[in-house]
Amino acid sequence: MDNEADVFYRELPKVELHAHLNGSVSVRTMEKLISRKPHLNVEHSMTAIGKGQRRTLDECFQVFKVIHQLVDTEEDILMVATDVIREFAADGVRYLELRSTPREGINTGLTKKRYVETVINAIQQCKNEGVDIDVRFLVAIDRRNGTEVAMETVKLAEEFLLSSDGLVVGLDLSGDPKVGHAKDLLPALHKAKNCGLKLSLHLSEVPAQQEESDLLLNLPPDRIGHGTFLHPEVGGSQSLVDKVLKNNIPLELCLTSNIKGQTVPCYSKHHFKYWYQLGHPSVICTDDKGVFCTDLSQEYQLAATTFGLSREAVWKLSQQAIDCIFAPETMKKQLKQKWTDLQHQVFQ
Ligand SMILES: CNc1ncnc2c1ncn2[C@@H]1O[C@H](COP(=O)(O)O)[C@@H](O)[C@H]1O
Ligand SMILES: [Zn+2]
Repeated sequence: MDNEADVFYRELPKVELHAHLNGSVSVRTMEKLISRKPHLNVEHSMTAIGKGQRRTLDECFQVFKVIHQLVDTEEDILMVATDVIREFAADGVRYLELRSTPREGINTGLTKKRYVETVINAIQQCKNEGVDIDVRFLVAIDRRNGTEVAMETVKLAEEFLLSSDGLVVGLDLSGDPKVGHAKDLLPALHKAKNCGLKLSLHLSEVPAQQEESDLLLNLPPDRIGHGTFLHPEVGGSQSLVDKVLKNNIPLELCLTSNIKGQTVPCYSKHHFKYWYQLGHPSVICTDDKGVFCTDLSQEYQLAATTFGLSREAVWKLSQQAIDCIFAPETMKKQLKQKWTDLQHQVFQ
């Protein structure tokens, strides 16, 4: 990791709502994966973007290709998922929504169904071990795979929505934003919504996607990933902003991811400022803590130092994230109680 956050931010109870499983693999886990597959000749520099480094978003997507080669068996997925969950818990995350794109393997016998089952097993294993975190899962659609795969993925997610004891709660739309068009995915997304899956959609992560964002906002989604170019100051439009406000759709904001992926020029220009000033629900998230060498404590600290937030304001930010989770009301209540119980300890 680039730096370590101060004690206050580490002890702050946190909610993480935007974390891609294979983007969240730590250096420690990466070492284990590399030693399992030495023939791939992967070096650490190929799987993470270190301090002060930047890459184009295209280069970031090359990184995921390398990681996917390293994580291609049931055993790998189980290890990666349990490690990632334990790491978030150790960083003070008390509720986590993980997302991942089910993949199948021609040589490994892995199926998409088994992929999802394995992530669910990892969640249950951590629960049984007493790891202090509640975890839910969002099944992800990679937009580059088109209409049919999207529909298949929704069917798979729906199956697990009904059979996973509440662990699968929703659907994510992600992948290289410059590839494919959301209009091809609308039937699948409508179906998902109708069967009760919550929707978190990557939207306006790159410039000049107003038309696509408008289509997606009409669904409307339950949360938005990034939304970097929605507002008029960066080439979006007031009507897009109004749709977000009218439907009160929370934004998942990932500062370091946007800086290192070069869609935002520097921390102080991050759109967190725009939405926070409007008082709109904005949740600080990591996106890919492994690839971008960060953790959620650090992201909270960066937001606080960049935008001059007091400790009380930071506390409120993490507490208000509870209202944006996809798990039902009972979980929100439990988490709110947990926050209240911890408040004294964190501020002492
Ligand atoms: C940097 N901004 C981003 N924008 C869009 N999609 C992203 C992303 N970061 C990650 N992903 C999506 O998550 C996958 C890796 O995790 P999983 O294999 O699904 O667990 C990537 O292949 C991409 O589809
Ligand atoms: Zn993302």
